[in-house]
Amino acid sequence: MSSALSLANIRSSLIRQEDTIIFSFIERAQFCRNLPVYTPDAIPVPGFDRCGRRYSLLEYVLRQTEQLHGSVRRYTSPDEHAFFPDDLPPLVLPPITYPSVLDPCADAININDQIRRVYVDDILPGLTVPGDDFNYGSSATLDVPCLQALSKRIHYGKFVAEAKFLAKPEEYSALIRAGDADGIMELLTDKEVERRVVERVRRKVATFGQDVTEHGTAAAAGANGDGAPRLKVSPDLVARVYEEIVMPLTKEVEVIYLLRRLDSQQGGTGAGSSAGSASSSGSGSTSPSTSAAATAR
Ligand SMILES: O=C(O)C(=O)C[C@]1(C(=O)O)C=C[C@@H](O)C=C1
Repeated sequence: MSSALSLANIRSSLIRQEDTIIFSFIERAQFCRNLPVYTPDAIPVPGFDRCGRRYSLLEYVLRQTEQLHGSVRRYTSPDEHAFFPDDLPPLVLPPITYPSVLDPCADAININDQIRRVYVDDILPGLTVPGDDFNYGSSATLDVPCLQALSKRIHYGKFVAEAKFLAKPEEYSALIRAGDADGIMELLTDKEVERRVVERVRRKVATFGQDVTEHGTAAAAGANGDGAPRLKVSPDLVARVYEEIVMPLTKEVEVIYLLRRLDSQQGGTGAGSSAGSASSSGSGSTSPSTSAAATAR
């Protein structure tokens, strides 16, 4: 078995990705909510009224970013998923062939539309101060790394799922053949690991979010300025984002993948050919290029 599929290696990549997510949240939190950035047509953007559909500034910046990153192979890596997978540019670098570690069903799983929706509707309102400071370009460009980091973390569920399948092939295969999504969800869930993730994330935000000065850390101002450090983002908020959004969506990717895991064997004995809200990612079913799992390969 490839070390890219060791659950310990995959979990250490998930732990490192927490830092990326938290720092990208801290950066975005400098600016107000800036609702026009997310409202189609509120800010006119070039070339974005194709097919009668109107686009927001965020969609414009995201798509333009993917045009550049896609040209240097970002989305040929199996741990990266484009938000506009049908619109990717030609490569300017020769393609890389990664050793195959995922089942081919992985290629068609991409829940980025859902990730973008929950980011805008459920994460941003807690992360940012309400209102408008007119820093629209800064907000949108800082949303991009937040979305990319969330997308990578959540789609890592494919690697987790493959590792779990290989550890218990008979148990998973029986549930897959029965089309038992709830049973698969129960088998892959580890409540103790989830509790540790939430607590670690809370501590990381409380540490990384401090204002460090040459004398120590800046204390919170105001009536209850009781010496507690001033924080750039609320640890409880990010802990809740992990508990209620990041881990449930990671598990959703795991279930979608597992339901399809047997489709390629003997003409499709699995039950998942039409499961989930997936569309083509074009990412390839190979091992990740930039993760701890990949470096340990
Ligand atoms: O580490 C695992 O076993 C995973 O499946 C990943 C993860 C997570 O998203 O962090 C998801 C489900 C488990 O219940 C625990 C953690």
